[in-house]
Order: sequence, then structure tokens, then C-alpha cells
Amino acid sequence: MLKTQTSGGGDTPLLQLTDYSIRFATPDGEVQAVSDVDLMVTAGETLAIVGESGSGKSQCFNGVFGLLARNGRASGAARLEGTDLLALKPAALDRFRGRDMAMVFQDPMTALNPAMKIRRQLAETLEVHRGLKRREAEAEALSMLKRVGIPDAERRIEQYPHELSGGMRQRVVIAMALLCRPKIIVADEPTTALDVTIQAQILELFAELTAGSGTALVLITHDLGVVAGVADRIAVMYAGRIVEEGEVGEVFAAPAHPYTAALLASIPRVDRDAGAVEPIPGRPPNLVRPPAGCAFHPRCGFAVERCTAERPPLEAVSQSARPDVHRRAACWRPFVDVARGTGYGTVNETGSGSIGETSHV
Ligand SMILES: Nc1ncnc2c1ncn2[C@@H]1O[C@H](COP(=O)(O)OP(=O)(O)OP(=O)(O)O)[C@@H](O)[C@H]1O
Repeated sequence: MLKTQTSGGGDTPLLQLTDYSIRFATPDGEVQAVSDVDLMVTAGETLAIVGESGSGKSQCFNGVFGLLARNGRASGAARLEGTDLLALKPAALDRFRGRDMAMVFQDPMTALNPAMKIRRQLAETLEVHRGLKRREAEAEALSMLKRVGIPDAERRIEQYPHELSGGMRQRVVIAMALLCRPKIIVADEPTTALDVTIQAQILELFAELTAGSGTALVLITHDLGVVAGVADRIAVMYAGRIVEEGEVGEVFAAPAHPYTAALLASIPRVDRDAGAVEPIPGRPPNLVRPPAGCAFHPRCGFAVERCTAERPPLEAVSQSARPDVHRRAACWRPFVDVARGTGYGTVNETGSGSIGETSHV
């Protein structure tokens, strides 16, 4: 698969989340869905956001797009090229959506109008966001449909969404997102509903179409398999916080946080037999009353007393092979030696199950 060109975390931020939190008011108390996130997305990069179900991946970006449920509230700052999106009035935020930033969801029908032909839906996007005249808009819509690989595009463009397959509908939604030449596209589990061969095609398409265009892609997924092929960087979320962040190859080879290692060990991999898959013990915490200290400590085989009482900050853990890419972990016992390619995952594989002081960085 293709990888997008990127300069990683070193450039001027396109999107910068600072002290960013999301809370939901519920009868049981406040759900701490996203907490104190500091995250940067740079132009042209593909950043994967991964974590178990309920870890806050979707809400984190729903908040950026102003799409939280009524009981939700985002705080901190979410700056797109310096403009704090959280401070904008709905009408102003609306102008950013579609034009500067686009979101692609798992179900393409959330973005498509079932009663409107594809031609009109795509053309309308261009008329509204880029001010194109009808004829121009329709011509560009057709050429984009061809670029996203819809066969027989001249005929398909005259159809309604229900006449297309799921994979084709998702291609239409991607076409719609790309038509406005947004600075950033957030794709939330864009291929989960599709069959496996189509999944790979759609992700390759995304990578191809964003590569070189300067458009940043944030890929939200619980499927670590898709991450390896298309993303440049990865941010791992647990209980609403980023627990590890870094260049994909490095994080996969030498996870610095026990949760990342556990997540990697919990998925089938082509280089290991099926028996090597180890589900993560225990359950994700209740976000109304998250555990004190590190939220992962009740499930962590490496926790020490400090982990139960003090929350570890997200801090640089090593001299990365790519110094322009942040490598951070929120762990009191981060364990990574990039030069030797060791991390928590490699500890498990050698069966030692513990870490030595000398290996700390
Ligand atoms: N409207 C809401 N009211 C209360 N809690 C909510 C609301 N919406 C989401 N949450 C909670 O916020 C937390 C984060 O949810 P989020 O959808 O971001 O998780 P996720 O990591 O994207 O999971 P998934 O992969 O299952 O979509 C979850 O605990 C969820 O139950």
C-alpha cells in the first residue's frame, strides 16, 4: 500500500488540540470521554487514532467538527491553522466544515441524501463550498467519480445512493470529501462496514488521493491491521487519553506503553500463528469514575504502586530514529530502546514478563 508523504510532527501544525477535553452530562454523572488531549496534525500526514471501543476516538473528532450530542461539551482549544474551532459560532463553524475540513463516517448513508441523484449531491457540494457554476460543478463531480474508481461513472452519476453497492457509496462519500479540497479529512472507521478486499482498496485510494495534495488524513480505527499500511503516525487512546504517540513503524516494533503492546498482542498478525493472539485482560474503565493514577493500571501487568496513585504525563520517551516525529508515552515505566528495537511487546515475546532498570530511557 502507499504511504503518504509527510514531514511528521515537526512542521507547523495544521490542527492543534490543546488541553482538549470532552464531558457528557448523564444521570449517572459526568462521562469523561476525552481528557487533556494535546495532539498535533500536520499538513499532508496520515495520523491513525487507535484504541478499544469507547476510548474516545470518535468523540475527540466529533468535538472538533461541532458534532457532539446535546449533552456533550468540549473544552480547551482545537485550532485549525490558528482559528480555535471551539470558539466559533455554529454558522462560522459550518463554513469550515466541508470547505477546510471534511469527515467521512463508517456508514456512507449518513453523508448521502437518499432522495437525490449522485450528480446533484456532488455538484451541490461544489456550488456551496467552492462557488462553482452548475455546469462546471457537474463536470468536476464526474471527473472526481472517475478518480475514486467508480466504474461506468457516467451512468452511476445519474443514480440514487440505494442503487450503488456499499463500497461504491463509500467511494462517492470520499469523492464528496475530496471535491472541496479540504485541508484535513477525518475518516471514522471508513471501511469497517465493507468486506475485506474493498477495505484495502478504499484505504489505498485514500492514501493515493491525499498523498502530495497536502491534505492531512486522520484515520480513526480499532483495526491496527489497516494502520500499518497507510498511516505515518499513530496515537493510541485509552480511557479518553492519549497514552502513546509516534511513528507507526517504531511504535509497532517497540511499543513504549504496556497498553499499546497489549493492543498489538490482541490482534492476529501474519507473522505470528493464531495461538499468539492474547486478548487484553479485564475491561475498559467506567469513564464516570475512571481509576486513580494511570487508568490502565488495573489491567497492566507492569504496574507499580505509583501507577495506582499518580497520573503519568505524556512525555518524550526516547531518541527517535525520526527526531522530527514526536515519540511520547504516558507511563511511569516507559520502556523503549529504538536503536535495539525493544519495547514492551518484545519483553512479552522473550517471556521475561518484567523490565530491567537498565532498559529505561
Ligand atoms: N451522548 C453521550 N452521552 C454519554 N456518553 C457518551 C455519549 N457519546 C459518547 N459517550 C461516551 O464517550 C466515550 C467515548 O466514546 P467514543 O464514541 O469516542 O469511543 P470510540 O473510541 O470511538 O469507540 P468506538 O470504536 O466504539 O466508536 C464512551 O464511553 C461513550 O459511551
